[in-house]
Amino acid sequence: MVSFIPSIDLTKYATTIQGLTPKELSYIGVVHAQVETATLDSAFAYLYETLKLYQTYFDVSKLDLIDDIVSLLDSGASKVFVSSLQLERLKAIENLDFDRVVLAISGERRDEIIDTISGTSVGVYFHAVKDAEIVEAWLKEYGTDRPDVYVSFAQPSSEHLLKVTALSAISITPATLLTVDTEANPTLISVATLLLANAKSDRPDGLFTTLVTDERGIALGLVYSNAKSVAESLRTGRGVYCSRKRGLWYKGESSGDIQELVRVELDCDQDCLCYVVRQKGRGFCHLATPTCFGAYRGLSKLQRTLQSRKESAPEGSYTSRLFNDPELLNAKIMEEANELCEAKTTSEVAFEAADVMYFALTKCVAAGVSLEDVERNLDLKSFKVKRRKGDAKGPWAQKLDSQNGASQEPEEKEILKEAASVPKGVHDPAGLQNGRIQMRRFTTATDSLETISDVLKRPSQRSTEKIMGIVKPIIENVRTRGDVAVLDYTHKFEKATSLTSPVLKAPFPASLMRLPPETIEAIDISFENIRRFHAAQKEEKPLIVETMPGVVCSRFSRPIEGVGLYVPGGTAVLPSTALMLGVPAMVAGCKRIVLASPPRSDGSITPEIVYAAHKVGAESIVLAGGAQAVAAMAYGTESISKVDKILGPGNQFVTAAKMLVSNDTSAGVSIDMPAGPSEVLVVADSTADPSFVASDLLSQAEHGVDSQVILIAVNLAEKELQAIEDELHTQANALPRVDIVRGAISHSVTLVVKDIREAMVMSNQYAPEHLILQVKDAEQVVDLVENAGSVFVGPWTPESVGDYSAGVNHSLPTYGYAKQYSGVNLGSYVKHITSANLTKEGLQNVGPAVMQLAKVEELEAHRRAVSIRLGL
Ligand SMILES: NC(=O)c1ccc[n+]([C@@H]2O[C@H](COP(=O)([O-])OP(=O)(O)OC[C@H]3O[C@@H](n4cnc5c(N)ncnc54)[C@H](O)[C@@H]3O)[C@@H](O)[C@H]2O)c1
Ligand SMILES: N[C@H](CO)Cc1c[nH]c[nH+]1
Ligand SMILES: [Zn+2]
Repeated sequence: MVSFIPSIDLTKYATTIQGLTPKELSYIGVVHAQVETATLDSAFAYLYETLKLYQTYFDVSKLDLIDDIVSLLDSGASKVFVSSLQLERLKAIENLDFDRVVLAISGERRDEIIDTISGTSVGVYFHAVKDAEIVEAWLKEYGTDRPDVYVSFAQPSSEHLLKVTALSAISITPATLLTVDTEANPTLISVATLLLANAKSDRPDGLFTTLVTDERGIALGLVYSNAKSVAESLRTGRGVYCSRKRGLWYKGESSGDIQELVRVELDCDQDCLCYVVRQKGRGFCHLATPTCFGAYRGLSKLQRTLQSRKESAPEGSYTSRLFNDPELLNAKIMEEANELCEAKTTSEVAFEAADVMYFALTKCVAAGVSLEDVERNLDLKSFKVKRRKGDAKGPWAQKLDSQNGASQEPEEKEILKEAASVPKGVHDPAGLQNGRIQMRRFTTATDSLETISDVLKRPSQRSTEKIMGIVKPIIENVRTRGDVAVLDYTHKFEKATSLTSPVLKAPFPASLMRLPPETIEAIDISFENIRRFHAAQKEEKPLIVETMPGVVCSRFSRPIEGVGLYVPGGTAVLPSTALMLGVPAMVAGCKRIVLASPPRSDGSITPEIVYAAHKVGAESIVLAGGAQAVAAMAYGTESISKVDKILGPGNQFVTAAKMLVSNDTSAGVSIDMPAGPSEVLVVADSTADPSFVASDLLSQAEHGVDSQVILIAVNLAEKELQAIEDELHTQANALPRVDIVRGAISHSVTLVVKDIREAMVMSNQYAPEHLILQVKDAEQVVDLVENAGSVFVGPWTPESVGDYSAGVNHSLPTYGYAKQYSGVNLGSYVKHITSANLTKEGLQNVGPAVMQLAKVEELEAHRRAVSIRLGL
């Protein structure tokens, strides 16, 4: 427990001309420093050099980038002192331990404190305070049960420092004003006095019970101290205590078993000291054992033995062989690690783990690394904010193949778990049957209709209520707080913490769409095919019908003025979706095209999407995803322009947000359709090539764990079914997204039917997003299609041509909505207006019917609008 922290100037600490030297600072174990952009490099260097010595508290309130603050924390800074704006930004960062954050606030603005930090473990730092009374008043007002309170004074004095220490606040004082040798520096403040300012002995003789430990925290013995011995210890950098019989006691003075001082600490209630020391000679105890409780045990003992063997190992001893033969040592580490992996019982695990540790420590000692170094590394790793996924790598990753879903992200795992609970048949939830990636098989001839309709259900989605509960506040926040809220969510969900504007406006700089020529060519080809197919959907002239002589009705279309196009970017970046949504908007003549897509963690948008946006003439790209992007386009913000219709697929958060904003009449926005997790249904007969069929199923299975793929096998024999299953297993295992595929396959099925008619009844009932016909006379089978988003006909039409380049649209209804919705097409971007145009003769012809119906409805003004004209 510290009561004061020396503060250093990062650019000068090593050359301090007065005050504490770096070594003396290390006895206190904590250092504070102000970091500015200009001293950022020094801060990292300082951390690197001093990690072994002290905890470092950095005042970063003047830094511009949140990323720099996170990097400092990641590099081992113990705490950061931040501004309230920075604190708000840091709240978006996952895994951040707020015990490591302190809000820096000037004394006058203390009223803001409670609001900003309530409900958090964030500490408070009053800087440049004039006198201790301000702190006292604040503590009285808000109570003393807050986490740490830090104070620095505009003009620090011994009196001020002792006063805040008495208030249990921690003072931050320039190291140049402190000394461990008051005799030599009478004008400076004594470290020993500050250290013991709040200490109170619980002994009648006034001495402090003092625990002495090594750097690993192993107790060496118990002694006593007083103010003088502490001051002497700090001055000499040695273990100096107060013997109850002999007074001041310089440990090892006569025996030579001296101690180097590492750190002095007080316990939680400040009545006991702890000295961390490096013991020299035979040991701490007068009996010449390392500790007063006997010899070292366990890892410490092993380390001592190995260190002494390294210095003088008996010729021919095994340890000496290990030190001299690094390859043997490496082989032993691997052998023992393998045995540990295979150990099952508790005693086997303990036995094998001990072997691993023995060889690992031998390697450390050989390399001059101590257990203390290893433990410091462990502590440092626990500081990491940006955690690695922790997946196995290289050959170890392949070993994980049999442990399905092991590398799945938590969210995918959750979906997988839910998905696993849906279908009833006997199957492995991870998409495996007998260790193979394989869909479950059902047959209409033997399985009941109930079973079949059950297994054809889409994977369960998280409850709409739960999703709505998450999405509603996001929409409300964006509606009321605009850009700030959009940015907050982008920092949170996309981790794009450096992003400062939520929108990228056209013209887009060429530097943001630099692409290899082959990608440009592919985009250009796809663009042109999509453009052609959608341009052909244009209604060239208005529809005109003369319903009665002189009564002419017509219908014409006009583009929707502003459209917002959502391009998903969660599990995969989909520039093709930017084309599928943007090209028809351009062809329809929409005046304002706004694209939205989640940015990458560095705040940028994938250049393919920027290029697509440029090609379709988009006015801007909203750098946000999920519900926040939808809300921003529906209501508009300071920098994002409001649109009239939102189109595009997305996950459940996106779909829920689209539904919510379209139901809000004040938003005045419509949407295209519910387009969720991708799906495909393949109808295959014995003419189909098993490898083609498997590849089509997998192409949609790889979209996400919540995708579903269905094979309707038309009268296939066991051998033919197996050929497809073999292909699916082999091809799936070769895919980079095999983990996702496993998830999707776990709720995917093969349904064996007797003929093509039955196949199409099943397919129409399922209403797939994509329907692939790999059957004889496929073109004629199209006549039997009643419900589907898009159909792919014959062996040479993989679904992926529709996803990218054929010209058809890939933004299609899923979840069975193909029964009532069309996929995105030119009509999605226009509205139809009708008009009526009558001559006098026409009114004479139709007028009587109008007047009679108005009379029936008792709407006299309606009737008169006709009678006045006709003079009746
Ligand atoms: N039907 C179609 O035409 C079609 C076309 C392309 C893609 N898709 C589907 O679109 C979907 C795209 O989903 P995606 O996740 O990859 O990308 P996405 O862009 O739809 O979703 C990512 C966003 O979800 C939000 N989000 C994530 N977790 C959240 C949480 N816990 N709380 C609140 N918001 C959260 C974040 O804002 C993030 O930006 C896939 O299912 C894919 O199959 C469908
Ligand atoms: N198959 C998806 C629609 O369900 C679209 C897509 C984009 N990229 C690849 N595929
Ligand atoms: Zn696809």
